[in-house]
Amino acid sequence: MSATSLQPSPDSIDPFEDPAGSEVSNADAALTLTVDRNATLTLGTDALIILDEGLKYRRKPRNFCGLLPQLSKTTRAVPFYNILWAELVHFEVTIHYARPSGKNACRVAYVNYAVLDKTYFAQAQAWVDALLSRAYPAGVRRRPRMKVMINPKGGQGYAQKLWRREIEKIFAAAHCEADVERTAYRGHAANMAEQLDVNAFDVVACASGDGLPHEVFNGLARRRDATGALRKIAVVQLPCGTGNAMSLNLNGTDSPSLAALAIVKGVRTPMDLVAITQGDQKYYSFLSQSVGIIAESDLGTERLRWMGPMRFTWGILVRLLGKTVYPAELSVAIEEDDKRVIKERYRKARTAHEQSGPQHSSPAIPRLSNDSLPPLRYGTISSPLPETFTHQSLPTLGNFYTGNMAYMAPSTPFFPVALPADGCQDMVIVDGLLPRLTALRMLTTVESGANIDFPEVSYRKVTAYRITPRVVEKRDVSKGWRAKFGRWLGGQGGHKDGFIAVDGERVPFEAFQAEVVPGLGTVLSKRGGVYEFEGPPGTP
Ligand SMILES: Nc1ncnc2c1ncn2[C@@H]1O[C@H](COP(=O)(O)OP(=O)(O)OP(=O)(O)O)[C@@H](O)[C@H]1O
Repeated sequence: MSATSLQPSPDSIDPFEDPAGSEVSNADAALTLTVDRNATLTLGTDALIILDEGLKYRRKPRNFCGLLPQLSKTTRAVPFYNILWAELVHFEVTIHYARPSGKNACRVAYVNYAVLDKTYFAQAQAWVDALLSRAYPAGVRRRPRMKVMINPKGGQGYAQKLWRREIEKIFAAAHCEADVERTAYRGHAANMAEQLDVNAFDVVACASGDGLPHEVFNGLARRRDATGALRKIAVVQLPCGTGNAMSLNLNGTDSPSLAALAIVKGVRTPMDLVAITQGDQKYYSFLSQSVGIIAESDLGTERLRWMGPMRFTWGILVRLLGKTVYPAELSVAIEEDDKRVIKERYRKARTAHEQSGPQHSSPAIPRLSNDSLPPLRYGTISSPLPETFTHQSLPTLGNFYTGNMAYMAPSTPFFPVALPADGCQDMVIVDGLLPRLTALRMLTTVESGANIDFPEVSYRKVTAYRITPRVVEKRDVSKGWRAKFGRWLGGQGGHKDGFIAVDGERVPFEAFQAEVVPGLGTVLSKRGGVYEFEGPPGTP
């Protein structure tokens, strides 16, 4: 059984619904704790069941303007996934849990009962322990020690507020230790990660967009004990930025509170990182690299920030309609380029993961080793081109996009068969001279993951590549009404150089080499081993 089937998602199950389907798994009395107010607390199959006559007279959590106390049923179910902590102190059982609040959030609530029978302490303690082990099943570490890094400039500048309002209380209720620090400048998170006392923490949580996790991976990679640190410290995202792909992929949400709950219940998961060498620089990417339309639509549309997230889609549309091309030379180590085989392998990997269940992951944190980073198999951008690479000239390249995760943005699983640690990146190449209508149709299939099936989309699993973008000679693009109109539309306008994006950040427009380093990074995820996107149509 999969982790998710054991742990219903908080937004799909309302703890205050009648617990249909959450019956007591057997009649074992040890599963039920009798408490005061004539109530019982029972460990069901996948939820804690509270039977309490008094609930009838409590207000329902969401009543009309809080004016009409509604009668509710006498039974409630709280999924184990939502249980944050339980304890027995002075014959009082207190259970904190995450209660859905609105459509896309949760907040901390609790119940509290006295154990009346004073000879019953040992049994009550055993019951609380049993509840905690259901709330934190195999593979989930209790009370992780977290270094929280908040980017006050991330997204629309609300990260600090979101931390206070939506996240902090969930971590506190789950008894997590959190050492909080705000980033003061670009690169600060990398410096903090580089100097982190890795023995004192299990997790670095970034209250930010995807920029801070990128920095943290790289800060850890700069250490002498880089490999050990990257394996010991799980890097996670509390989605507070503009781009929150990491959280969408690992936790299936970009809601800060739901992500906080997912992190509390997260399974340690190894994840491939991609070593990038460019000029004399070497750094790591965890999410994506793009040359061409995606990079330009993301980084070259700053003037359109007023549009919000729409500016990206608009940027793509303008370029698609303009049939913009980004010529490049590509050399690549291809692992598989038959889409049918790729999809079949993905399906098998998911099935194997579902069958192995959450037990395959261990909450045990490896002992810190002093190993530095493994050497690169294919050298750097300065090394001779490996003979095993396949060479391709791409004079009319429209989109070059490689990804290590499925979602690149909400509802945009650009790489529908990506896996966290399959030792490969997914590479998409699309020609820039596609008929406009075909290009638009293709764009509309991304949401379902069916873009992989488009004959015009080249989709491969690759282990390394080198790409050399060519600078296209342009007319003087800074003057004239055409240029002005183009800029106003968010088109190429005044950019003389092209764009390359690594994890959404701009890097110099020059050749780079990328190589997958299998399982080098560690993250926490909801399922451990697969991303939250279910796969392209036809994946069971
Ligand atoms: N105090 C700070 N001042 C300015 N920049 C910072 C600060 N702290 C972090 N940064 C930088 O902000 C960048 C973007 O951060 P993040 O990904 O959290 O936000 P975002 O809103 O999703 O990103 P973007 O601005 O790229 O859309 C990161 O590269 C990071 O280095």
